[in-house]
Amino acid sequence: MLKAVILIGGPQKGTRFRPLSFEVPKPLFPVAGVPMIQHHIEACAQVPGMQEILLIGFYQPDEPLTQFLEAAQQEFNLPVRYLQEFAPLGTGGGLYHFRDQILAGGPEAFFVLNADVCSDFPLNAMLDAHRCERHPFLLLGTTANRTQSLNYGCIVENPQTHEVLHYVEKPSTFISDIINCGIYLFSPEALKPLRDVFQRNQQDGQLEDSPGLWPGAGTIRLEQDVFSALAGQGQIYVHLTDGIWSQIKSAGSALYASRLYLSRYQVTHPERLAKHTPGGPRIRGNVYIHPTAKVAPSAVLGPNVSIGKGVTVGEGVRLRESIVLHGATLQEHTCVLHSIVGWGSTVGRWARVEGTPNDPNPNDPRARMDSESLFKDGKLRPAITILGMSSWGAQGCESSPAGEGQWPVGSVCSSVCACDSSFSKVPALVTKCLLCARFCVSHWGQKARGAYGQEGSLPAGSGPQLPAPVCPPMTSPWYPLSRLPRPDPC
Ligand SMILES: Nc1nc2c(ncn2[C@@H]2O[C@H](COP(=O)(O)OP(=O)(O)O[C@H]3O[C@H](CO)[C@@H](O)[C@H](O)[C@@H]3O)[C@@H](O)[C@H]2O)c(=O)[nH]1
Repeated sequence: MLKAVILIGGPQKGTRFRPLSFEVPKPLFPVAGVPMIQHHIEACAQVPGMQEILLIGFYQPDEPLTQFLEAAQQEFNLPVRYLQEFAPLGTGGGLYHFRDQILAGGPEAFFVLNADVCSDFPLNAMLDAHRCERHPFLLLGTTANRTQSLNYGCIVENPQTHEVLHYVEKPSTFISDIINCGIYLFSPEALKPLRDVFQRNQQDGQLEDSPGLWPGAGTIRLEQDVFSALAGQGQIYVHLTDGIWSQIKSAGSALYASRLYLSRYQVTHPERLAKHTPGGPRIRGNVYIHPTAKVAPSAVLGPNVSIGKGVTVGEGVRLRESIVLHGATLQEHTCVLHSIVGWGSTVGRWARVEGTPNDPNPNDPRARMDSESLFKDGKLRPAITILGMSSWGAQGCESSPAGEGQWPVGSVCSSVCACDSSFSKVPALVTKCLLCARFCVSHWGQKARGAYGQEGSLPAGSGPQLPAPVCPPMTSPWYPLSRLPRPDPC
């Protein structure tokens, strides 16, 4: 009998995932049409002997999470339960705290999966490897290039036995190009070292004269406190994979993960991929369309597009490399590329929303997705465009275009903010900026630029003058003032 634990973290984690984590907990963000952790649950449910799946985190159990758990239990016919930590206990503290629940029923082993990874989850292969030797800890490893390896747990293995000889979490200099995927198989004995760390921490805390109450009581860092400490003692082994794997730390990496999962659907879930049908929209490559979405027949979608529940896609819309979330509306002839359109947003007719692809270097087989923060040294990095959830857009916008190829003042309504890289490309009425979490009203591009010469957009130079921007005072301390258009409207 087997179990699985998914570490879902909690609300104060996932800051790189803003603004998308404002509306749903990050583990429920839809990737390739289904919540991020549904991919984990599907993989676990396919392992023979899987008895129960436990989600451990420090989110308050809210409605979306409860609904998700109920739906997952029904779909997979397995108990899927949420165990809430009383405080963030780190990657190992929850495993120790809920050890009785994990070990109830006497599982021979249990998988532990980080929620924020995308993978083909080679769980059966890991199980086979585990059953040969029954070592306490088996880690899934893959390779990264030298620079990017520093962002992960790095593993030095014995190439003959695959024993982990040395483990360093996010080292400052190069250690190894084998990285920890955040996917593990532990035997029940793995909880003993966790107990040792827990007891040591308690003693240290008591020495600090604050018994049981100091911040960090119960916290265990699986990587540093256990893997680093036990490496080289014959207890930790690595199983290498060259299958798909990526972290999902930022919105850009969610788009990349969506692409990986969509391509995997060809094997695992062909029924989830949209097919080209007579009278239906044109489909290019891998596309997911929720059954409740309405897509006009003249729209062209793909590759790598995922359309959420209740989305409306108008005539002549072009969508590529994008995720359109629940309830959004793309009006006629909109062009959306390398972007995530937030819940309930409305993108006005003929608008062009284009982000900058920042995929791993295709010429480097070891390259991984960079998930660094959006700003560095006060400058915006190239990134996909995100239209945050729009409360105005959800109610519809007041666009009244005078005709194809015209941009009358007020014709474009979307939820692009000035702090988004697409500001200079899209003349837009800002409704709510979820990057700086505030409302901006009538924040227009200074001028519709002549950059609309491609698919479904205006001919170069045909944009009209738009009103000067008006914006409430900037309050966010980290708002990159250097990014504001000139003359500075704010
Ligand atoms: N339950 C719970 N989960 C947590 C907590 N803190 C983090 N997590 C969850 O644990 C996972 C790892 O989160 P991070 O602590 O942010 O680590 P990381 O930067 O993602 O690095 C980890 O994953 C990499 C692979 O993606 C590894 O390479 C690295 O070694 C490490 O394990 C995520 O799924 C996160 O939600 C906590 O206090 N409680």
